[in-house]
Amino acid sequence: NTELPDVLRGSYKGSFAYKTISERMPVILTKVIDLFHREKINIGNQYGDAAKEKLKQINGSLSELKSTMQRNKPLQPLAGAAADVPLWNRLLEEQWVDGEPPVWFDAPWLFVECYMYRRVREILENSGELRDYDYFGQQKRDTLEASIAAIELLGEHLLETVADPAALSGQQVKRAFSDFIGMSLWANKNDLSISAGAHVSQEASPLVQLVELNHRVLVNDSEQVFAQLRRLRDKRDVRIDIVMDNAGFELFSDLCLADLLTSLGIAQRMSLHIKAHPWYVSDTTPADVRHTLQHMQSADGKPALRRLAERWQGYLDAGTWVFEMDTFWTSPLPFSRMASEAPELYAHLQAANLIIFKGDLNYRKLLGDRNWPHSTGFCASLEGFHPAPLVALRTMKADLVSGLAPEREALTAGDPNWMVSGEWALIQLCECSDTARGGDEL
Ligand SMILES: O=P(O)(O)OC[C@@]1(O)O[C@H](CO)[C@@H](O)[C@@H]1O
Ligand SMILES: [Mn+2]
Repeated sequence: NTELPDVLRGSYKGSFAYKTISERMPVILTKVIDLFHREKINIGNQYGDAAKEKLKQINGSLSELKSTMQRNKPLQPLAGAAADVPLWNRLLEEQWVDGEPPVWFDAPWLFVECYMYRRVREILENSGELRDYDYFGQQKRDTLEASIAAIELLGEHLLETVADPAALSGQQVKRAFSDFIGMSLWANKNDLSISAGAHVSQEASPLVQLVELNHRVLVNDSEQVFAQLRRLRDKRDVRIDIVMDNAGFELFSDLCLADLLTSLGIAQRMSLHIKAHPWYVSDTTPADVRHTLQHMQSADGKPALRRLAERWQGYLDAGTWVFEMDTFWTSPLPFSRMASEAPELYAHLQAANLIIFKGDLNYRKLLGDRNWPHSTGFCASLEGFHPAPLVALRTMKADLVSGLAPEREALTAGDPNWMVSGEWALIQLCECSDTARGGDEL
């Protein structure tokens, strides 16, 4: 095959990979260590003395992990009985080059960053009493609470929008789709990994932000997506999947988008893919979904949120919406390897009419974390990952991109951090699908 661009690595000094591995990832580990010091008494009260005693060993292991990273030591195999350990260790073997083990600042950035989060999980899952402790839970809950005003604004706007779907003109439906896609997109700025765990929250009105940031969407295929979805309107079993990202305001925005699609009859089913364990600080786990719905139900004085929580719980009870957790999403694999490494998941995605990928890490995995020439076709950069038509909603937080024409990139002139600040965004559609869809393909 033609020479593929290399993957991003920490060995490229000026890269965001280098900055992430040398500065941000150690801070994220340090915050977990500090959390366990701070929470020692509470953990003892809640999980018992044995757990409290374990904290010394846990923090010892976390410090050891951080030290191997900062001294660029070889990556060690994972231990434990978790189902994905064999896969991780096989992939680790793959990283050996000329008999040399992979080290943090030379192995693929995607691999070492995912590996760090999986090692933290390994330390907890092998610790006994604290195996299900969410060491990012406090940070996720804080950002949810701090975003409650924006959440209420968006919730009320959603209820108004879908109050009487039959009364909406085609143009109004199209505008609503574009608005809720845009608000789900920009909610991705709320990300605790890019902030290295520093507090983030949605302060601005999502509706005002949508207008203010519109000119920062470098590629916007949302019209094409909408036009094609309309073609499916006679199908009564349309399934749209969202491969989700961060908890907090982004999770709420994604569920508002899911509600719009469901309430307007654009989709009859939604598969919502979330993470099986804590991941990249703010990524959504089942506990985050439960906590968000509970927060909405108990939001005294916010009837809109209580109403939405009831409706969404109804969708879950009826199976209209299904949250799914495949270990593939917390693997280091680029999506081009899903068909071979996780064929059941790939086949499952093939049954979707559209897959929406949220956020930067998913975008990096779509592109194999390769350093593509920016004007490379978006579909070409997926390297054959075509289970179904897909659209990526991504605020840019890593120095890679595809499908970006030079005249669009020119809009970022004067902003040296345009690739990693989260201030610029993409809505990119790839209509390819490797299954015949009987003429109703996107
Ligand atoms: O996937 P998300 O939540 O949008 O972003 C993930 C992220 O914060 O972590 C990585 C850098 O540490 C980058 O992919 C990106 O900056
Ligand atoms: Mn994330």
